[in-house]
Amino acid sequence: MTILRSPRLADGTARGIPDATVARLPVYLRALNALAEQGVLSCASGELAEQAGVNPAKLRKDLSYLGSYGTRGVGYDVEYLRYQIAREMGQTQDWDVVIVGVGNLGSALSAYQGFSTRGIRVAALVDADPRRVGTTISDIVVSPVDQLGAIVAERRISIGVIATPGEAAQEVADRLVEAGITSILNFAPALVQVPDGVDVRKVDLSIELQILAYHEQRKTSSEPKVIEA
Ligand SMILES: NC(=O)c1ccc[n+]([C@@H]2O[C@H](COP(=O)([O-])OP(=O)(O)OC[C@H]3O[C@@H](n4cnc5c(N)ncnc54)[C@H](O)[C@@H]3O)[C@@H](O)[C@H]2O)c1
Repeated sequence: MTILRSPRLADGTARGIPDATVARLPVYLRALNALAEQGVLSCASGELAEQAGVNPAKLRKDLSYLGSYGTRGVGYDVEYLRYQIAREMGQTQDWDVVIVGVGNLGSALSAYQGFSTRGIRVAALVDADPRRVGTTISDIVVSPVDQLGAIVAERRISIGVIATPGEAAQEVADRLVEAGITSILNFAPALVQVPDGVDVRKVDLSIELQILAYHEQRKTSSEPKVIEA
């Protein structure tokens, strides 16, 4: 599932980073960015862990996968650790992304400014609706689906976002793979099948909300009941 490259061992072989660690790396990076903005040059693992909202032992273990152990009594060099994490996450280069489906969600994603600071650039927009094709969203002209292959090849895009209705998701995934896309972020409420070598990450906001609703319900049911006299 992960798109990250693994660190190299001394013999040049790769070592995998657990998915849970991979998921926390952006959190550490955000915390380090905040420290850097405050002019902090080095930080103890406890300080960084607090900023990131994890326990220090977990943070030290996570960072050890990157070969970063900090210096006893000094802690981690903020700038170097930022570089190490960014490099591991492929953020030392910009990644062009194509969004397929530019309705409510696709349009909102294409307008989001926050991707650029993380090395992600929305480079192309594609839609099947002839009324949307040719319109401009966030300075990008929406292209028809049959141009997907040419766009991906020309822009050397490797990441695709599915923001179409669920019914179209598999067809779109197939088209993305055929076009040469090797990483897909799927917002549609449908599981898509892809060949080996293609990574898919699924974002389902409804499930996230349902999980929160479940916890809310448990909180409410564990509260002591007031018995009316
Ligand atoms: N809008 C949200 O807040 C939200 C939140 C979570 C998840 N989602 C999911 O994201 C997806 C998009 O939601 P939306 O609200 O933007 O829908 P939308 O109907 O506004 O937009 C969907 C777009 O996909 C295009 N499309 C349909 N079939 C296509 C195909 N085969 N190839 C290319 N383009 C195609 C349509 O023309 C349309 O422009 C849905 O699956 C939805 O469940 C949306």
